[in-house]
Amino acid sequence: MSLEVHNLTIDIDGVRAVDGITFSVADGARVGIIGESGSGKSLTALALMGLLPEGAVVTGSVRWNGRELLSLPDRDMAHVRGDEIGIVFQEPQTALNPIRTVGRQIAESIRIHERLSRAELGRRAIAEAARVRLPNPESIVKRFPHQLSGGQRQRVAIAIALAAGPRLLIADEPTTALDVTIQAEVLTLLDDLVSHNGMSLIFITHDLAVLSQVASTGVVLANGKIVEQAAVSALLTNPQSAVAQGLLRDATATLWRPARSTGATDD
Ligand SMILES: Nc1ncnc2c1ncn2[C@@H]1O[C@H](COP(=O)(O)OP(=O)(O)OP(=O)(O)O)[C@@H](O)[C@H]1O
Repeated sequence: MSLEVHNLTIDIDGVRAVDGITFSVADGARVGIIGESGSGKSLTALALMGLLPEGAVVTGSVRWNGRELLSLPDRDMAHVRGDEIGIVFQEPQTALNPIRTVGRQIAESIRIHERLSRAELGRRAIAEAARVRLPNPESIVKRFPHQLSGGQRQRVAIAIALAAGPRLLIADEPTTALDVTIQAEVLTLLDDLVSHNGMSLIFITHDLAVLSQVASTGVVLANGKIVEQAAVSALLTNPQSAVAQGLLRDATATLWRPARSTGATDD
């Protein structure tokens, strides 16, 4: 199950936001897409999922197991999404429906891809909540998103993305909105789930320290172009591009800054 992106170009409102990028994700590989704000990371993720905004014009090729995704009809793409490729966004609040219980939202994600009875769906939703290490899964599935902490909401979003057993997970800045301690917990969870399920991972971030915890290779973007593509270990020790050197400086500064404790916990 491999993904091959070739010469991907995205114009939005007549402006070139992603400019001919080429990279691949082998079966079970963990690739990070890293770059500063506005470098084209999110648009790249959205293009892979067929979720680009109105007005975006995409060219090039995105092949998933040899199948071209860019020309796939919407109905077929909807099957690929979730069934084969899952996505987790930065802000779970926007991904979750505020007026449905989290259990129902997890169940809906399962139901799209599997035919199960109501009772079985309920049991599966609890099992999925437990899998993402939500506390008291039997009772938490009955709650609404606003009754959960930010970290718990992101765990629900991860459960929804993984419920159908995708082979590739695309995580777009999944921990950026979270407190530092909770960020570490969610990263560990993602790392464990990806390993356990033998999935491939595309992890999008502006933070090289975060990237080093989950990915083994990094694609460095600047102004919509790839400026460097290397093992994360090389980006940490011997970055070649000015952009990667800057990202390393930022990451080092973060590591040396005294931790700011907000006293927040994830439960
Ligand atoms: N819906 C949109 N309409 C118009 N321009 C957009 C839209 N989405 C993104 N862009 C532009 O495309 C470029 C790339 O945006 P993108 O969101 O991919 O960057 P990013 O690297 O993910 O940044 P960030 O880290 O801030 O999320 C930016 O210049 C942005 O302003």
